[in-house]
Amino acid sequence: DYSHTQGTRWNKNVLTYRYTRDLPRSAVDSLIQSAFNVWARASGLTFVRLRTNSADIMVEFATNAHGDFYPFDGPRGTLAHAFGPGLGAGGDTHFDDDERWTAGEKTGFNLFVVAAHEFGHALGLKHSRNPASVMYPTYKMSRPSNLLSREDVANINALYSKPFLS
Ligand SMILES: CC(C)C[C@H](CC(=O)NO)C(=O)N[C@H]1Cc2cn(c3ccccc23)CCCCCCNC1=O
Ligand SMILES: [Ca+2]
Ligand SMILES: [Zn+2]
Ligand SMILES: [Zn+2]
Repeated sequence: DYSHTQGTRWNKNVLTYRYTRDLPRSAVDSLIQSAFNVWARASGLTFVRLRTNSADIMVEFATNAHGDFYPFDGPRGTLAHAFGPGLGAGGDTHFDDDERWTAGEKTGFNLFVVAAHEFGHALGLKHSRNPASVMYPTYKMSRPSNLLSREDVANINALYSKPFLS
């Protein structure tokens, strides 16, 4: 949660995202897309994936020191981080590639669940002390169906419910 370096919300309703390193795994694509869809449904925002040029939300898998002031820490520990809304690094979301990312629920960490947490930050949400919230600071596997708590929906609505009169 590095939103102290950015503003509080995006001033537009269509945000773009792209991977800085195209991963062969089509599963990664659909898990990332599903995580964006969770927030799109709750916020009214639209997410468009770019394959060239820079996007609002650059999605990157990296290990250890990777060009920002928040180096990753190898397997386990910190799983990912994201910057709050804004220009440049704003919105950028990094996943620790030393983790075992999975689409399932058994071994490793579920990329969909982690991405949903990180994209919450990318949209301007902070951590929640409520263990039922997707913004709770520690990982727990949860069903895609009830990923967002009522608090999460209320918080994202408070930021984006009315289309921005740009
Ligand atoms: C919410 C999540 C998707 C993103 C957060 C980071 C975050 O808030 N990003 O926006 C995260 O990685 N939390 C750690 C917090 C954490 C738990 N432990 C740690 C041991 C060392 C360092 C950190 C941790 C105890 C051992 C378990 C380690 C594996 C799971 N790690 C976590 O749950
Ligand atoms: Ca780690
Ligand atoms: Zn977080
Ligand atoms: Zn980073």
